[in-house]
Amino acid sequence: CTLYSLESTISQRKAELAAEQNGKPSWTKRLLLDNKLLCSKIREEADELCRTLEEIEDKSRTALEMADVLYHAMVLLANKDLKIEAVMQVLRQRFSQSGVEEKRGRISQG
Ligand SMILES: N=c1c2ncn([C@@H]3O[C@H](COP(=O)(O)OP(=O)(O)OP(=O)(O)O)[C@@H](O)[C@H]3O)c2ncn1[C@@H]1O[C@H](COP(=O)(O)O)[C@@H](O)[C@H]1O
Repeated sequence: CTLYSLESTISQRKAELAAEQNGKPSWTKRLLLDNKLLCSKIREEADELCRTLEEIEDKSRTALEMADVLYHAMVLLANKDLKIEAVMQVLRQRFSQSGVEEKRGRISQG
């Protein structure tokens, strides 16, 4: 699906960086080289996503901001050498459980 294609593009950019192939300018590469920039972008995009709700912006605006959040978060995953599949697996495991139960489980584990 789309997220897997995006993941593959991001990992290509990461491989280019490792191979020191200074190809064309790439936003992904900039983010991979600068954790501070990446984290500030993720926080900024999450805030913009929330604002589309708070300020009753257009649905299309919400979709756009969610895409920005997803993309930037996917770059963080690549940085941590994690596949989106691992995230999907966590979500799938939660299918059978309510969020309230899941939280209770975490709290009792301390
Ligand atoms: N999905 C994205 C994607 N979403 C957002 N961005 C970039 O993220 C940057 C920051 O976004 P902002 O919303 O903050 O935009 P801004 O230019 O600061 O403007 P404001 O909204 O702040 O006014 C912009 O340069 C966007 O182009 C993305 N850059 C890349 N991708 C994907 O990654 C692939 C590889 O991109 P490169 O690494 O650049 O080759 C692309 O083909 C896309 O599939």
